[in-house]
Amino acid sequence: MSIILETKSIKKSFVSGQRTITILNGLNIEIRKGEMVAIMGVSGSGKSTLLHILGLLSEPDEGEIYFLDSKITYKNENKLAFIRNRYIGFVFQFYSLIGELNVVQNIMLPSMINNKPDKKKALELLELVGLGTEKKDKYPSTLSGGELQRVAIARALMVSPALVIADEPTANLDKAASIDIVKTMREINHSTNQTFIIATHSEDVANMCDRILFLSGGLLHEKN
Ligand SMILES: Nc1ncnc2c1ncn2[C@@H]1O[C@H](COP(=O)(O)OP(=O)(O)OP(=O)(O)O)[C@@H](O)[C@H]1O
Repeated sequence: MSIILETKSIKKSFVSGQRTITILNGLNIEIRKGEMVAIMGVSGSGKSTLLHILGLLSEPDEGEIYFLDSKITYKNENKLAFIRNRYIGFVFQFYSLIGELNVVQNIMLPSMINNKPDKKKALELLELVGLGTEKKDKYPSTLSGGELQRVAIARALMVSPALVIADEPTANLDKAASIDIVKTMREINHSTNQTFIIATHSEDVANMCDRILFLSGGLLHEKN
């Protein structure tokens, strides 16, 4: 299987008062095309920091990143934004939907940013994530957490990204809803071959993935 995303010795530190805290300390990761990988680790181990770097939202202090066979450079923000908008979908813990837009408008948003509004695709995605089109005109404040996250997943899939990065997507859901959401992601992963990286504290969620990587001491350790 080909590699879609690779890091070589990435480092990231934050300055806190007088101290410098190293969060990622020469971390290597190889993600194969079409796999679904869980990243686990205790609170503060750096999962979100790592996902931000893997999603090209922030730059490591040192090290290299290769995505879709190209080395990422950080000098040209427009090019970086293009790669992100075109190839990477994001799902966050707090859904990050826009309250003033209805469900279908929220899902369509990435296609509008790319100047190609596509309502038909948004409605297809709504079905794909298991919500059904009867919810299409509803506003986020009227939906449950599980429904909100399904809308957020549909929005992440709007540009048919090669990679979906999900940062604790089930942290606000109960166990049954969490498993349902990740089952849906898994079905999409199997049917579309899109690659998923999911940070999670949940063993149930992690066990539904192809591989589990543990982040500790600034490095990743594979669970066999
Ligand atoms: N912009 C920042 N400036 C300073 N410190 C930061 C910054 N971002 C993260 N940190 C610190 O880096 C460490 C790792 O944070 P991160 O959010 O990546 O961990 P996490 O594993 O995702 O945690 P959680 O499971 O609680 O979400 C924490 O100690 C955090 O306070």
